[in-house]
Amino acid sequence: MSDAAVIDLADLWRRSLEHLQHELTGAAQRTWLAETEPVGFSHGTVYLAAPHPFAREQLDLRYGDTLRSALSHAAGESVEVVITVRAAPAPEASQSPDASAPSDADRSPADGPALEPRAARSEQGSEPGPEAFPSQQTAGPPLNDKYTFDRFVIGASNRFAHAAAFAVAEAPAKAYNPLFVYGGAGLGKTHLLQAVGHYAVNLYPRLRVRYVTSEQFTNEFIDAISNGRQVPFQRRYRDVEVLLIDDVQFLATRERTQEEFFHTFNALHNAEKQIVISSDRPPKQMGQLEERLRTRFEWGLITDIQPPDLETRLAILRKKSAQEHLHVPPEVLELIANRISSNIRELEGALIRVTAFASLQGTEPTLGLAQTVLKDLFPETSTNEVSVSLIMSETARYFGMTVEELCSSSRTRQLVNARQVAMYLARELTDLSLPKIGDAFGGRDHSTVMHANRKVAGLMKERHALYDQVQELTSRIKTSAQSAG
Ligand SMILES: Nc1ncnc2c1ncn2[C@@H]1O[C@H](COP(=O)(O)OP(=O)(O)OP(=O)(O)O)[C@@H](O)[C@H]1O
Repeated sequence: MSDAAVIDLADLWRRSLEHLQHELTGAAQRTWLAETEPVGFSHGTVYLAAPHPFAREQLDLRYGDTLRSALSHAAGESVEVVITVRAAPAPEASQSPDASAPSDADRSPADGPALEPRAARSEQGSEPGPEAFPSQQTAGPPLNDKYTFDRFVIGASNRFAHAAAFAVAEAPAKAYNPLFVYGGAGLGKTHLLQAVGHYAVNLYPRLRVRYVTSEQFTNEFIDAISNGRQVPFQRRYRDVEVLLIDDVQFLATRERTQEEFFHTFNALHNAEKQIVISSDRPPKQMGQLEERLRTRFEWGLITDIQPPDLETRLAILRKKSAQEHLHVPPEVLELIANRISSNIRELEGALIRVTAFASLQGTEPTLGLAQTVLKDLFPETSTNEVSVSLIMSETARYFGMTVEELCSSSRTRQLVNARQVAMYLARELTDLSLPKIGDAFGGRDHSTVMHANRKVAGLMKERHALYDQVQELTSRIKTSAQSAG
């Protein structure tokens, strides 16, 4: 079942529920499933929205495997499941304390049902899925053709952000409004924002979508003031159904532009238009942002993108090589993925540099050549200073046990879990081979390490709690390595 293929989500969910009747007690179904609904399907993953965070946690922890197998059964093939939380209804406009919000008369004249899907997706037959083609109908700076959902590799680090963006693109202003995505440089925020634009505009051909960076918004606003053309400026931003505003952190230091954006936000939100925002930090950490804007940013859903894990970095490199028709041996991709961990732009840059260098030399991109190129580009980073013994001691401390217990042959559940996490981190954070890692963990076989690695990588996609633990531990380990070095 590819994304572009026909999928009737409601029917898939109905059949899964039928299957679950035999698997779960009536009470479990009523408590956890009655108000849970399917909100999207992409890249072999079904997205469900639970009514509140507690339901999501319970579904995730207690019924994750059962749900996945019921949905896979209904789909006729293996699918992944991601559970999100349905957005709380936005506050009533009348609750807004701000009297200066624009009146109806100022609002965009956008009327009529822009949200008429191109066609019911279940009737699309062999038509390509909306993300298969880039959009042409957007206002403002054109969207980058390459920033579509089908080019976005999903991993544990961006799964929730992707799920939320996808839900918004499928039903603008119905899922989360605003959607606020934050994360470090080069982690895919712009890509996700623009993917929302492409997807939505292809699904709803009459939809007006505008993508803008907050810097462009500021510049246009300054121009509008100096030319006395505020009205056309306001119309431009309020006459849209989806506003995608990138790098909003730049607004924090601009008082007047903030004020203008505040009114734009209100006009759009009151008129039930979708706003998607990206930033390098969460609203709470935007020190100079006015409180009333910060509150509004927190109305909908806030989700982060973290640096990708090794598996995702490799998947991104593989996808990129295939798209660009680059022939790069797997060991070179591994080297790049191992060396560059915190910025996907740099990851892609390294791939391009290695292949470009090889082509200039008239040779193949071999491991030796890649090592030379990468050494110049990215001098050794602190990740190489992380030792397996440091990983073991930090992990043991984190889980409240000793290193001896961690390496022992005991198979209590708690020990096995901690051991598998430590093995996963050893694979992620060091250059050691599987057998060497196995040796360090009390002489275990390389296949045990491989199994642990796969298991933790797999579970991290489903269990946010485990993902958070691994993130937290990684940062503790890196901090200790730095202070030791
Ligand atoms: N999950 C992903 N799958 C495939 N490519 C990705 C992914 N995430 C990011 N990229 C690619 O990495 C590059 C950088 O991404 P992008 O510009 O969206 O990052 P950003 O978070 O907006 O960065 P900045 O904060 O610096 O603006 C782009 O070429 C993008 O296509």
